[in-house]
Amino acid sequence: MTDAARASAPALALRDASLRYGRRRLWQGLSLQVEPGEFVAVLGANGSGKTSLLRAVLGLQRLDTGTLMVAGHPPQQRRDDVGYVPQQRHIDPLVPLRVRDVVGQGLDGHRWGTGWPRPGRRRRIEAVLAAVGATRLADMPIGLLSGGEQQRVRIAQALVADPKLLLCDEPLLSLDMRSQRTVTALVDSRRRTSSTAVVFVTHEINPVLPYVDRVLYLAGGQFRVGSVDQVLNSATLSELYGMPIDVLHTGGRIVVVGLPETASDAHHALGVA
Ligand SMILES: Nc1ncnc2c1ncn2[C@@H]1O[C@H](COP(=O)(O)OP(=O)(O)OP(=O)(O)O)[C@@H](O)[C@H]1O
Repeated sequence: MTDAARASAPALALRDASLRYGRRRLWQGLSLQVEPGEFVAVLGANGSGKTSLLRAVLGLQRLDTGTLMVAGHPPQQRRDDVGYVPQQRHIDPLVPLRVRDVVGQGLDGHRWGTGWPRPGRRRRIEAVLAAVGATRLADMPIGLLSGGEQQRVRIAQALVADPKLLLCDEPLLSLDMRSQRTVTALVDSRRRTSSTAVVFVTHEINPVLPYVDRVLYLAGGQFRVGSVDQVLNSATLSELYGMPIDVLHTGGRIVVVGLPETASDAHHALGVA
């Protein structure tokens, strides 16, 4: 691919991709192109392979078949092109890292600090902390922050290297509604101002409903991609799970009734080994 072609390449391109662990197939035939600035929500039962998809995009998990390119490159080559907000983990209050140090790790996680002279590094960290509204937290120990504040810091860490693609793995878990709104608005604002593409794994579509361009739904080794209305409807989900699922629209929210708890329930429903 030429440099010009790479410059106009999609933020993420998966073609005919499949992933399996041993005999267990998570998904197959997955083709998905995510354009700069696009917001794609990834939904599906526990164990359907959402986090594994993010791991593949990060270059940490090899595909079984198919191809995967990030901004025109194989994922292992240009890790700065991808920002990653991992699933929430409890941070011990005694962890001796300040917020600004945690954010700085987003600049040197892959290169151990090379290429970032001190003043430029400091400026970048200050700018991204301001962008996520966390300037006043900069010198606090990370472990003393609330869950919502820690999540802002994780987003700042993911954005500090100015990635072309932002991967978020259930960043709203255990946040109250106000923090959920803050986090989703932050992510949305970034993709609007910087054309950062967003792949956002979530169990709950409603908090991201105002922002989502397309949905990728994984279930029972299969998938559907399309607009919210094309994917989150009774006919599509019933077909995907092989059992009756009701999708109700009420008060501007979407309620899905009858979902199996886990991907293996969905496998049984579909008769998949
Ligand atoms: N390295 C691995 N080796 C074998 N099996 C794995 C590995 N990583 C994940 N799995 C299994 O693959 C399945 C999919 O895991 P994954 O974490 O991608 O699902 P998920 O959709 O993100 O689930 P959740 O919604 O619970 O976070 C799970 O059953 C998990 O146990």
